[in-house]
Amino acid sequence: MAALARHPGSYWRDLFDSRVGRTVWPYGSGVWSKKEFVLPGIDPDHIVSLFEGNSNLFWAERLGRDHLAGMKDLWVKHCGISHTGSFKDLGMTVLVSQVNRLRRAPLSRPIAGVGCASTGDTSAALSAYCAAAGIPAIVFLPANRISLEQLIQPIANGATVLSLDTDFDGCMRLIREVTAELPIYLANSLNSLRLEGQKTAAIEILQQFDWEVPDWVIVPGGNLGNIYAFYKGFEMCRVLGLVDRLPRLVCAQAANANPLYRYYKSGWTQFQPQVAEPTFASAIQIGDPVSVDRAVVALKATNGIVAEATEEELMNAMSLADRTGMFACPHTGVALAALFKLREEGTIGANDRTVVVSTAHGLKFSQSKIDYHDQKIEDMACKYANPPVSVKADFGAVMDVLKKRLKGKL
Ligand SMILES: Cc1ncc(COP(=O)(O)O)c(C=O)c1O
Ligand SMILES: N[C@@H](CCOP(=O)(O)O)C(=O)O
Repeated sequence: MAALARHPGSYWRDLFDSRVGRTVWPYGSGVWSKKEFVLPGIDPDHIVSLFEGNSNLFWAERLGRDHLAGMKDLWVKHCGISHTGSFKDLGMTVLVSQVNRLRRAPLSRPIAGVGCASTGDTSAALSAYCAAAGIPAIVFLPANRISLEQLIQPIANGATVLSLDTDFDGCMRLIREVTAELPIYLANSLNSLRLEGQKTAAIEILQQFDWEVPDWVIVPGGNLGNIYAFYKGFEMCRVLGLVDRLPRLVCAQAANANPLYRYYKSGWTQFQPQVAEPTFASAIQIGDPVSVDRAVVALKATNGIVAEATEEELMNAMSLADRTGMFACPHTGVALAALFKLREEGTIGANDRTVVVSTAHGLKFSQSKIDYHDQKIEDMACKYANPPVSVKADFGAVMDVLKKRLKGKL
């Protein structure tokens, strides 16, 4: 930080702005365009990048105006529109680049492979980046608890995939034991290299607002590395003078996997790990998050809030967002449901500039959407379900359906 502080904030803003849209290696990546803030010493030849970052900051105009009592300044940061379909790419490019550097001469460290426990997104990112670099990847997955789309990603990328009869927290305990024994490098967000990459999403948001700070940023939380990464990105920009304040952070959890929410509600007095229940937001079905202490630092420093969402709330929020042009994942649904609550109780105002972080691509979780639109979910009204209409291939039958649907609009 002392070395970076030799330049004023305006220097960094101008440098980062000058790299937007460039193809000069490695600056075309949203992560590596901030190389000096991420991993300054690495040789560009060692970088393993799949041109991650630079994700869309979507103006959720209709969702805000029509469904959130006239919110005009609502934005969704689409971190899931990325190479492997989640924000994990932002951190994995940094971690795998560093491993690549360590394995190559002159350092030539004997790293046999890189391993992680995963609810499906970390494993996909790790496998893709390792495959691109020719490094063995080992992934520990909780059997039958991740989506089919997520499962096929490491399989296709040639990783060693262990499907274990435990939950994510069990996989996490095992990978920590295994990496303590074998020369396998741990790729979960315990490893701060991951967070160095993930923090660039925060810097990117500031840049996309022409270096103006939003009032609120809402992040879905599971293992809790990402909420800290966002804080770190914003705080770094504040300390180095790129901006003058921090946004307030909201960490949103599924009610079925809410250890941080409970901790927050206890006034930060008692953290109790739990056995997380199944949730449609399956990538955050985590009961014993490894970065809980970092999350508390982030929330305390930003006057932050922790919110929770039931299964029905998160699925409705996701589906309503889809109705306004998105294709959100259930985790984004958790963050959106938190927004609905905070807006309803007046904590977030109509004019507050608010960013909801979308963490994965909706296509990775299509089964949850199919179940919702089929109205097949027990005890859920699925109020925004839009099932297809089966119609006879006959002009009259088709016209009848359309006239009914477009009643009053024809
Ligand atoms: C899609 C998705 N959203 C949110 C999260 C939560 O991120 P974190 O574990 O850093 O809290 C994860 C992973 O846990 C995820 O895969
Ligand atoms: N959702 C994550 C859970 C592990 O989180 P990590 O950030 O510590 O790797 C996943 O996709 O595996």
